[in-house]
Amino acid sequence: MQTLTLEQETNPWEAQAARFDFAAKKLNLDQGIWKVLRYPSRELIVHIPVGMDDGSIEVFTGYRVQHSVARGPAKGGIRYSPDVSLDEVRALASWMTWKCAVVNIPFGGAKGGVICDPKKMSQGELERMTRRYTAELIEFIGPEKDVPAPDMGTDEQTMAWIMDTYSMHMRQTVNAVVTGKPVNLGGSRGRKEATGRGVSVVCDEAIKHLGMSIDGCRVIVQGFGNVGSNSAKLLAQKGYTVIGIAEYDGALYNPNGIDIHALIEHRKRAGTITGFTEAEAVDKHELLTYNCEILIPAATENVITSRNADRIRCKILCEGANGPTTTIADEILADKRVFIIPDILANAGGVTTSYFEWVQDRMGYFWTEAEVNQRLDNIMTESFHDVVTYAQTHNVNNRIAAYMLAIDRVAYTTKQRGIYA
Ligand SMILES: NC(=O)C1=CN([C@@H]2O[C@H](COP(=O)(O)OP(=O)(O)OC[C@H]3O[C@@H](n4cnc5c(N)ncnc54)[C@H](O)[C@@H]3O)[C@@H](O)[C@H]2O)C=CC1
Ligand SMILES: O=C(O)CCC(=O)C(=O)O
Repeated sequence: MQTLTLEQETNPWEAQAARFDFAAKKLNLDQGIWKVLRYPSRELIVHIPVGMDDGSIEVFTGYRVQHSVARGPAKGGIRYSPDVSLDEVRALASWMTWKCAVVNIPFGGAKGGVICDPKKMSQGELERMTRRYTAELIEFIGPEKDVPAPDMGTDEQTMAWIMDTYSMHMRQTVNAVVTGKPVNLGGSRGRKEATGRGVSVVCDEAIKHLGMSIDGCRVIVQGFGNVGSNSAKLLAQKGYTVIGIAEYDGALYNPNGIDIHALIEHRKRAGTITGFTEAEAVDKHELLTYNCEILIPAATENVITSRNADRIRCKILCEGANGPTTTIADEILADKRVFIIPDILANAGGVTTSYFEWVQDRMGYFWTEAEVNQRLDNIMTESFHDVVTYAQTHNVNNRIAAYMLAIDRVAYTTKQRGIYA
């Protein structure tokens, strides 16, 4: 077992790098390519002045990191959060490279972030900040360069502002510059639910693989935002029993199953999951340790660490969030024989449908929701089996298998393109 302080254990960049190094060593990766792929290729820091509603001026710090463009334009979301840091954005950008390679779509990896608290800002302040951040990124992004999308704290409205600002600078409408847009602005049908849909597909495949059944399969979800609420909704529709939901301000438990549709309606009205009377209010940290078949962390990084991993009691850990499990927790969960569906596979449904959105925007021809979903289901199912088969063939766990598969694909393309300018 590694000995790390909690701060070291929970640094997302270190966590990403440790898994990368382990997988690269297993692959016997060429030392030069190792160095090329270990670090992001470009990092931009911007300071964004914004006129606030009260007449004051605030300056926000923003990042955009492009880890790799070897397999295609850089791709990845933008996060608005008070705690976002450069190391976190670096890790998230690298994970995007590996994720796009796991599902074999022609993108590299990027991520952006702005240090702000979107819950405390007005729509006007958010719009002005987003437009100024976009203006600062103008040379960095574009349909053939780097294509942002939503992540924590951002949504389709944020993408609409980015698309509009970029288009103003280009003097023409360029809808393929971002994905996750509203459908009437060139968004793809199915994108909003896509990450949750992908989560539900890999859960289906995992329970088949492990000889389990949907009947009586209890699910706990942490985070009731885009990924968490759509995962819960789609799994409940498929017949899973969602017994617990944890949010930042409280958690709910009902052993007979929570009515997810009713909870979504309650949250729309109340702005929080708390106060929902059809489930018991429980401790948000403890809920993760309740007995269940599937645990889905779908909020943020580092929620399963050396502090709680030995108390986790699920059979399947399906990582809707990026980086929810630390490397030490991985070792503890391996001893407990928890079947992990790693983030770079489990939550790849979002970027896969983003790829479909980018393709549709560039064609100017839009598919039906059924077509989008069928293509997504096929890619997620195939990718699940690619990873599990790789793990069995190379005698590694699913996470390392996913990294190895991805690194191998990116390394191959990097070598093929050559590295000389
Ligand atoms: N939106 C997308 O398409 C994708 C998102 N992801 C990842 O999924 C995770 C969630 O992203 P979204 O759902 O888009 O964000 P979101 O902002 O829509 O929702 C996040 C939810 O988690 C809650 N939350 C935050 N910290 C929490 C904590 N410590 N405990 C419990 N709840 C907490 C928030 O209140 C919010 O409701 C992130 O790790 C993101 O990077 C991954 C792939 C695609
Ligand atoms: O849809 C996308 O392009 C990226 C989604 C994302 O940020 C992620 O998968 O973490």
